[in-house]
Amino acid sequence: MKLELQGITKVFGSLVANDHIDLVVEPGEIHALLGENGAGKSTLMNVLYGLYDPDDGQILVDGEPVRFKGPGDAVAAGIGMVHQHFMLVPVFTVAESVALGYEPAGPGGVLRLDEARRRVTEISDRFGFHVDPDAVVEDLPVGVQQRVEIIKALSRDAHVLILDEPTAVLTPQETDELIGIMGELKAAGTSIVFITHKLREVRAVADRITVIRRGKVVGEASPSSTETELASLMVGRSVSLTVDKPPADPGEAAFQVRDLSVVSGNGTVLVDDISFDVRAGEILCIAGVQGNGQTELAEVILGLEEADAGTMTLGEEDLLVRSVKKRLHSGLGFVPEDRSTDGVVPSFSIAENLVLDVYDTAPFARGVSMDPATVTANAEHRTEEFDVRLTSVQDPISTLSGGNAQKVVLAREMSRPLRLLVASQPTRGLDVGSIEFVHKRMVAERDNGTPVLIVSTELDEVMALADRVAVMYRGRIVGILDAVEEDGTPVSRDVLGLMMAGVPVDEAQRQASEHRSALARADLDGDGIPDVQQQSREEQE
Ligand SMILES: Nc1ncnc2c1ncn2[C@@H]1O[C@H](COP(=O)(O)OP(=O)(O)OP(=O)(O)O)[C@@H](O)[C@H]1O
Repeated sequence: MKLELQGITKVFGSLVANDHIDLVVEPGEIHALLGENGAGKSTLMNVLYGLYDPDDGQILVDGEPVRFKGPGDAVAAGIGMVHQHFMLVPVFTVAESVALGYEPAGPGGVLRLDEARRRVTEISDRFGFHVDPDAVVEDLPVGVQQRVEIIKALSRDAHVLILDEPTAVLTPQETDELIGIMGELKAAGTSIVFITHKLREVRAVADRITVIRRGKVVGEASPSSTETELASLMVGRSVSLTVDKPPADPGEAAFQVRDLSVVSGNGTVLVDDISFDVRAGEILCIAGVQGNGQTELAEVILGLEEADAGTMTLGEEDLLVRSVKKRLHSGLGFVPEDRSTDGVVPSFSIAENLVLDVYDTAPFARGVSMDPATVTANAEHRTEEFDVRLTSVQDPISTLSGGNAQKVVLAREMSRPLRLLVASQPTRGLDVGSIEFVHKRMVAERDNGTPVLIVSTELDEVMALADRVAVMYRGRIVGILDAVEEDGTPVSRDVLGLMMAGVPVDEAQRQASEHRSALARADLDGDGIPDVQQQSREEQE
């Protein structure tokens, strides 16, 4: 199926989110859509999926103009969309979730479960999804839930699949699997529109790349472009993809966690007797695959979750006895993993969201209410500094693009005097230019003497920011390593990867070094020269 968008324009008030966008998706191609935060990617996809009515322009399917009054029309035309926040019902089985799609067509609205189960098995087998039709959605890992969404779309005969930042919530392994699945779908003739901020993925899978900036198509890029070239095309300036940071000069152990445990209501140990320090003026990154206790650790630090054992002190202060509000007021900056549930109040304005923690303190409080002029002035200053793309700071934060909403949370939490900064997945959904800025700010916070704790599943982010790395696995800390060894070599990705799978430090180092030696000896092309040597000779030549 060939899909054409011609002159698509979508306006919100005075903001032109899509400005005469042309896009052609050929049958069986993976077409990546790149653009900075707020460029208009999601808006364009919402138009394509029938969620928004465009103000101008038209959509053509196989050369015929179509008009979508809602997602039902888009689905009927062969378009499927997998949203970043899945739309699945947690207590349903996979087959029930897929059957929901058939409901309007089913006789008397009855779910055609047998048919759905058969379709799930057929699609799953065909593309190697390994999805059990009778599994309950909430018991499945995120990556498998995403496959259920893909199966749902395919079961409704989608010929074009829209994937909006599909890898943002996936582990590295799940990302590799998804990339494999995308290749299978393409081979079967399905087209994919792929939105991501991760340039490595774009280069790995895209057949074509369209770049959007401020609502307009600014050009096509070749998948053979370097990440640096793609980055500068995206944000319109050159971007440094590595963090330039001087060595840390850490002080005393300002934040101390000892023997901390968290047990869930049903008795599962989520955080298992962990101890660590974060020193003043250092960045400690907690690395690990999602779901190994990092979320709960961060929540205990803020006070959203209760500790079942252990202590947590900031300076001389026992944090565990303080309320959430007291912790924030006493200088804890906290960037939550899920901004939509814990980071912002969607119906509040951008300006109000920027003072959520401090609205009742000077200079924002006036008697029992807020001083609107100060709140507005603060918002204007902060949004400019963090380059939040918006129309007015008085608009509800729900009108911002995902990345821009994240920047509001970061601006709020990093713009007051801090005694400890804790940030979970701080740059999830941010474009490369914004990541560069946020990383610099975090290093500046460190150099100001603040202890900084970053929880991240992104090894690139960990490698870029950490002074020390603690790896968590099944609620425990497997080991803590210096990010740069004494001889100046950075900590090995392979070692971290093995530790993330639960391998103890010494064993991980041994296995990684054995793997390196094996690689150094390998002569896969059989020309008698180890490939590594040959490659370095070629590079010298
Ligand atoms: N419902 C809405 N009401 C008002 N403005 C909106 C609405 N939806 C989007 N916008 C605005 O349209 C612009 C484009 O937003 P969009 O979500 O399409 O960006 P994006 O490219 O997907 O960004 P990101 O990478 O951050 O997800 C933004 O400036 C956003 O604030």
